[in-house]
Amino acid sequence: MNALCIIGGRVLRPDCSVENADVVIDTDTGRIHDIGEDIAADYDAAETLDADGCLVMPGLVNAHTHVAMTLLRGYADDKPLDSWLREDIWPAEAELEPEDVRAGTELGLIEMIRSGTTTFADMYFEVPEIAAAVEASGMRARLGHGIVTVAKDDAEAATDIEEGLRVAREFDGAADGRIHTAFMPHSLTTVDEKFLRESVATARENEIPLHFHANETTDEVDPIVEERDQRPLAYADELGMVSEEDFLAHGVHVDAAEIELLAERGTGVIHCPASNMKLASGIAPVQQMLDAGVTVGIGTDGAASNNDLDMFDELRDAAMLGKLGADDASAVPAEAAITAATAGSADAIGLPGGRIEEGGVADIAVVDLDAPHLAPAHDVVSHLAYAVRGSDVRHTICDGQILMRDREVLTLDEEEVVETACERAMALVERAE
Ligand SMILES: CSC[C@H]1O[C@@H](n2cnc3c(O)ncnc32)[C@H](O)[C@@H]1O
Ligand SMILES: [Zn+2]
Repeated sequence: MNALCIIGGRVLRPDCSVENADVVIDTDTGRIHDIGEDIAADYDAAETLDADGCLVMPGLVNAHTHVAMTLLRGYADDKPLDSWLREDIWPAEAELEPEDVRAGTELGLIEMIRSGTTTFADMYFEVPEIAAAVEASGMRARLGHGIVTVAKDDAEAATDIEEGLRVAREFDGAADGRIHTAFMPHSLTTVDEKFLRESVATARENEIPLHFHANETTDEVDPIVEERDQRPLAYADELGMVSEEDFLAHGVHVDAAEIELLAERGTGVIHCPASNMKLASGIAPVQQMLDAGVTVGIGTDGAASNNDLDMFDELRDAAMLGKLGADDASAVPAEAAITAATAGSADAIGLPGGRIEEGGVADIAVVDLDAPHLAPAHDVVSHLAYAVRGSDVRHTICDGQILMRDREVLTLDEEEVVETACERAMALVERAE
């Protein structure tokens, strides 16, 4: 066995307990071989990582994003979802070239690796470019082509559906199994019923999940209720979009019956607190969903509505906003937020990870706790939820491969990626204006 040992750290277990232990990774399989105190000396490790003074935790899982939107970070702020999309974002995205998506994706992947994220789910355009960037980065992802059919004629909409299917087939299992796919109709209001039905049929035939935005704003929910006299998730359920393998983004405006339905079906809900705050979409009833047994994950959404891809920011926002929404300081406690950002997210998007356990995938973030803003360390679990920043991550490992060592990203050329992304972003917005 070729071993990579993470030595001398404190390991965060799935129940959020913490123990002093080394972690031994089998780099041939990309899995965790052994966890235990002072065991590294028993292995003739080809590589070691120093975790002295660090917490060894599961790599974070960003369960809903549009990574290439890093190019539009700070491009349009302070507007609600509908006008932000229609007046600013969609006109800019209409000018996107494949090379832009590649550049924006690489920038986002570097940002995620630098803040301890190993895995993500992405809905966007030009998926072959995204897949190539993910393959090079060493990360794990579930990717899909975002389908929008409103304001398109039937032939154009059919082309969009075909592209969704083409990329779903081509990239499922790519990058040595680190990439999987999903069928991704954008939302219940931006995809016509006929094409939602086609999306469901295609996803089921090809045995891939559906991922879509749902119940994000009242502007989106109210017309569905008025026109159909049913709640959005009752409509989605009628279409067959609320199944165990499926996962939806946002779930802000869900009523008790919709929460019950999600729990019953095992459909994942990806909470995006920063985006919901920035676009003033509302406060998702996260504690109610957790109490009902819904699988809740956490996502950043795109960098244009956040404005970063740091999952530590996001899990803190989830814990804080959960309390505000429930009017209860005990709602969404530290453990719940951390679990949602790791195991909850991984389970919701149907990818392995989110847990440090023997035999599990070696997707790991090593967090340096030796910093003034983390002193004193009364409770490291509290720190993870409320005080750690993405920049505290020292090493990031995915599938047994070191992606960042001592804060140096090893798989992508950071300087070149940042320069190219900035050049392409400026040219993109010039074309759009
Ligand atoms: C069709 S690809 C994905 C599509 O989604 C847009 N988008 C970004 N953020 C949000 C959000 O919060 N709700 C709905 N849609 C969003 C993105 O700009 C792409 O056009
Ligand atoms: Zn989104």
